[in-house]
Order: sequence, then C-alpha cells, then structure tokens
Amino acid sequence: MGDVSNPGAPEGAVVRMTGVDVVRGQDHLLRGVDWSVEADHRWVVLGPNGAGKTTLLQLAAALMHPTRGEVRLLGETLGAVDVFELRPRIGLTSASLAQRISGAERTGDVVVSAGYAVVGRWRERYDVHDLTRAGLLMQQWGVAQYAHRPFGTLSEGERKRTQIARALMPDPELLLLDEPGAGLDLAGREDLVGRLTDLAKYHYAPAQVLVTHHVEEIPPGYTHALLLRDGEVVAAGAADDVLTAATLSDTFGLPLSLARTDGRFTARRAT
Ligand SMILES: Nc1ncnc2c1ncn2[C@@H]1O[C@H](COP(=O)(O)OP(=O)(O)OP(=O)(O)O)[C@@H](O)[C@H]1O
Repeated sequence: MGDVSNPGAPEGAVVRMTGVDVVRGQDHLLRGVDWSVEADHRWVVLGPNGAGKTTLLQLAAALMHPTRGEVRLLGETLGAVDVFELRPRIGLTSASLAQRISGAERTGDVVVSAGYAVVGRWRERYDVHDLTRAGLLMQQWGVAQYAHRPFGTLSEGERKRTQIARALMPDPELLLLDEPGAGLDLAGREDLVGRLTDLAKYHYAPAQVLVTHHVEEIPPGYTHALLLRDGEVVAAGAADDVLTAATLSDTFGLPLSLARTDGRFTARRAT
C-alpha cells in the first residue's frame, strides 16, 4: 500500500532486505539483516566503528550484492536487475565517492554532472533544465556562490553540502548519506543538521537514510532508527522506540545516558 499521507509516494518499500548476510572470508560483515524503508521514512543508522553501517549502505546503493538473503530496491531485486539502471534512482554521499571528485573540478560541474552519472563535465553537454535544477539545489544547500570555484578549494562543510546537492540532482527516490557530519566543526554540523531537518520535512523529498556515529547529528523529524553492532541489528523501528539509553548502551558497549531537547539528542557515558 502507498502511504495515504504522502500521495507522491510510490507503492511498496523503497528498500526491503530479508535475511541478508554479507560474508568475506570467515567474517560476517552483516548477519541476518531484515530491514524495510518506505518512501516517507527518514532513517538514522547508528553503530560503532566496524559495525557494518557502510556495508549496509552499499547494499542499499546497489553497489554490492548480499552473500545470502534478498535485497529489493525500488521494487527490483538485486541480482535480477541491471544495477546501472537502478543506481541513477539512488542518491549517495560518502567519503569514498568524494575522493573520486577531482579537486580541480568546478563546483557547479560537480553538481550538474550527477544527472549524467559522471564525475565532472568533460565530454558532456547539459540542457537548460539541468543547469537550472543544479543552480536551485546549490542555492538550497548554500553553495551557489562557489559554482565557479574548484571543488578542492571549498571547506569540508561546503564540500559536504555540494555532495548532497549532487546526490539530489537526478531527483532520486532514495537518498543515502554516509556520515555527512564527519569532519565538520560545530557550526558546520549545526548548519548541516538544520538543512537535513528541512529536507526531512519536505513532502516530496526522497526516502532518506543517514549513517552516523553520533546521536547529536540526528535531524529532528527523522522517523526511524536502526542500531547495528558486529553486523547484526540490535534494534530497528520507530525512532522514539529505538533511540533509548538501554539500546544505545547495548549497541556501543558502554553505559550511556541519553537526553532529548527540542528533538535533538545528546549522549554521554552514564555515571
Ligand atoms: N572486503 C572485506 N573483507 C573483510 N572484511 C571487511 C571487508 N570490507 C569491510 N570489512 C570489515 O567489515 C566490518 C564492517 O565494515 P563497515 O565499513 O561496513 O563498518 P562501519 O560500521 O561503516 O564502520 P565505520 O563506522 O568505522 O565506518 C569492518 O570490520 C571491516 O573491517
């Protein structure tokens, strides 16, 4: 059933993982993962280093296949679909993608070239619609003034916002953000959380999945949370149910206290 509260939402889950294992050698990177993301969901995925968060996102981005189990993305089953047709429907930001962007690339070209699934604009021509959309996205993400600057001259926060504008360029049905707050100073983090909060509220925005280590980076309005530890799901479901001191302590392996003010979380070691 489509969500009646979101008439733009497609029928069915955007992501559906059933009994998913990812195994490399003797190591289980993910084990027995069941997860379902609907079009109007905004998920945060939390877990310590090495928990399997990036692996989970790589499956959701159609960049990896499961060893066992089933992954359905946008109504298609991985293994039975041409991933090159699926990937343009999914926006992804990650440190490894950012490393592939040349520092010499014009920031405006970094954004507009996403519509053509390339990094950089060489050999490509763009139509007025694409250039207009890229300009609007760059305004929304506060990087329009850097359109002519080389990407490598931007600050970390400006680069992060440029990557999100790029990920949104093809109007994806699913937006995956792998640690967008990493490396940002306090002002940069707060700016990013504010913009992600606005995006989360936007009725026609894609389904969103945000990976982070820090509860402070969860935008208010995120609806669901998945906690991972050692490749296994500790808890998954409505954010209000899942984000508790007990589940976070279990996930991170130390006693934590959790506070929530105006929709924002803070966590610290319990005394
Ligand atoms: N090809 C591989 N072969 C064996 N182990 C791997 C491989 N790729 C990743 N791993 C391991 O899988 C585990 C999960 O990695 P992953 O990057 O998904 O974790 P993560 O939760 O994103 O970690 P971080 O928070 O540090 O980014 C890690 O222990 C990593 O070393």
